[in-house]
Amino acid sequence: MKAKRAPTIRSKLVMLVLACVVPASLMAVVLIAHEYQRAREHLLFNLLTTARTMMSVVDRDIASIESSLVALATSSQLQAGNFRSFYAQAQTVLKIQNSGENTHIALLDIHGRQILNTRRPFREALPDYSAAVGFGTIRESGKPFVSNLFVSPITHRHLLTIGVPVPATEATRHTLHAAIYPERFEKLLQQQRLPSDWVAAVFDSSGTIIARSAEMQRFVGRKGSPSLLQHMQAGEPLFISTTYDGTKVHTAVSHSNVSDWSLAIGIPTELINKELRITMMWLVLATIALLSSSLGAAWLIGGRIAESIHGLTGPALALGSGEIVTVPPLNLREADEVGASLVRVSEMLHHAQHRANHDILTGLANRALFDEMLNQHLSLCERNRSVLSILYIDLDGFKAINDRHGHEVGDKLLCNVASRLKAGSRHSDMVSRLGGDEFAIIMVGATMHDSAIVAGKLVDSLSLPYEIDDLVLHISASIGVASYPESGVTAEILLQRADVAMYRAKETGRRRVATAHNSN
Ligand SMILES: Nc1nc2c(ncn2[C@@H]2O[C@H](COP(=O)(O)OP(=O)(O)OP(=O)(O)O)[C@@H](O)[C@H]2O)c(=O)[nH]1
Repeated sequence: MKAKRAPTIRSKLVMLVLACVVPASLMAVVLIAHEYQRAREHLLFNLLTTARTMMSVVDRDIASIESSLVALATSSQLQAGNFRSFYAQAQTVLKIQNSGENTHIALLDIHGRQILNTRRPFREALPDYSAAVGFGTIRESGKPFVSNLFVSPITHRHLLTIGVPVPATEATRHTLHAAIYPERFEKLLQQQRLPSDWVAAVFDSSGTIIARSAEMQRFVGRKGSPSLLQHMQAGEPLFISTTYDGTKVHTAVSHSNVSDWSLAIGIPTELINKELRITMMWLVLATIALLSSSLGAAWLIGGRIAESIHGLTGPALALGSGEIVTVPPLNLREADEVGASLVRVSEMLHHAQHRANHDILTGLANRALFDEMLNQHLSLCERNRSVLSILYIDLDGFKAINDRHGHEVGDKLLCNVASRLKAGSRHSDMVSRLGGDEFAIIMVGATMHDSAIVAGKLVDSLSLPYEIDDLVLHISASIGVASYPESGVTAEILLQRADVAMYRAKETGRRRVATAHNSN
C-alpha cells in the first residue's frame, strides 16, 4: 500500500491562513447582518414615529380650521342674519390665517343650499354640494364633520370640507363649512422635510389619496393600492405593501380618530436592502483581497522555509557517510540551529573515530588502524602486483629513562620519537604506535632493500640526543624489516617476521636494522 504523503509546510501555512481569515470573515458577515437588522428596526421605528407625528400635524391643522369655524359660527352678524357683513368677516378671517387660495368658507342654510361662498362674489348663485360636505350628518349629530375628497361643483377641482353647526334656533340652523383644496395638506407634508427616499400620503376614510409629499397631481383622487388598503383596513401600523407598479414598499401608517383619515409613509424595500448588499459586496471583496494576499504571503513564506529545510538534506547525508559537514547560512534561525547541530555532531563523530583509531599520546595511528590499513594495502598489492614493506621499531633503553626521570619525561620522549619517525618517512607511509615503546611503519611500494635503507636512516635519527625539560637524553632503536611478498603475504606473518627480525637486531647489539629474509 502506498504510504500517505505528509503535508508540506506550504499546505500547512495555507490551512493556517484559511483557519484565520474564513472564521473572521464569517464573524464579520454575522455582525454586519445583525447590525443591518438593528438599523432596519431603527429605521422602521423612525418611519412609524414620523407617520404619527405628521398625522398629528394634519390633525392640528384640521383642529385649527375647525376652531376658526366654531368662532365664526358665533358671529353676531351671522346670528342676526346679516350675511353680507358675515361674508366680509369670513374673508378677513381667511386673510388673517393666511390661508391663500387653498381654503374657502361656505354657509349652508337649513335646506343645505349655499347661502354664500368666499370663493364666489356675495349673492352669486351657487351649486348644491350638501351631500358631499356632510350637511345631513352635521345637522343630525350637531357635531363637526370632516368630509372625504370630492370634486368641487364650483371649481371642478378636488376638495375637502370641514363643517360645523351654527348654534341657533331649529328654524334658522345653518352649517358653516371650510372648503380646503388638497394643496394645503401637500404643503404641510412638504414642510416636514422627509428624507428624499421617503414618500408620505394622506388618505381619507375611503382610502382615496388626499395629498402626497411627491408627485401630488399624479396621485390625488386615486385610491391607494389594493395591497396598501388591505393592510390599512386591518389596522396594521407597519407592513410591506406593493404599489400599483409592483414596487415593494416598507410602510408605516397612522390613523386619526379625529378626521378618520390615515397618513402613510413608505420607503422602497429595495433601498433598504441596497445598503446591505453594498456593505456585503465590500465585505466579500475585502475578504477575497485579504485571502489572496494572505495565501500569496503564506505560499512565499512556505517556499522559503521549505528551501531552508531542504538545505539541510545534503549535510545530513554527508554526516551519514562520516564526512565533516559544512552548512551554508539558510536564512531561517531554526534551520541554521539544526545545521549548526549537524556540524557539531559531525565533528564529534570525527573526533570519536579519530580517538578509536589513533594513539592518544602521540596522535599516531594505533594498532587497530595499523592492522586495518595493512590488510587494505596488502589487498591492493596483491591486485596490483606491487610491493610493500613494514618496519617494526622498538626503542632501546627506554625503561631506564622512565625509571630515572619518570613517566612524564618518558611520555615526552615517546612524542619526540613519533615526530622523528614521521619526519623520516614519506607522506604516503603510515607511522603507527603499536603500544609501549613499539612503533611500526607501512611503506607502500617499498622493496626490502629500499626500506632497509630508510630503516637505517631512522635508527640514526632516533639515536640523536633528545632535549626534554632541560635534560639531554639518549636512546636508540632496533628495527626489523619484512616485505611483501618475499617475507610473507599475510599481515600476521609479515608482522611476526618483522618482530622476529627486530628481536634479532636487539640480540645482535641493538641500534641496528635486521631484515626478515636474512633472519628466517
Ligand atoms: N612513559 C611511558 N612509558 C611506557 C608507556 N608504555 C610503556 N612504557 C614503558 O616502556 C617500557 C618498555 O619496556 P622495555 O621494552 O623493556 O624497555 P627497554 O628499556 O627499551 O628494553 P629493551 O626493549 O629491551 O631495550 C616499560 O618500562 C613500560 O612501562 C607509555 O605510554 N609511557
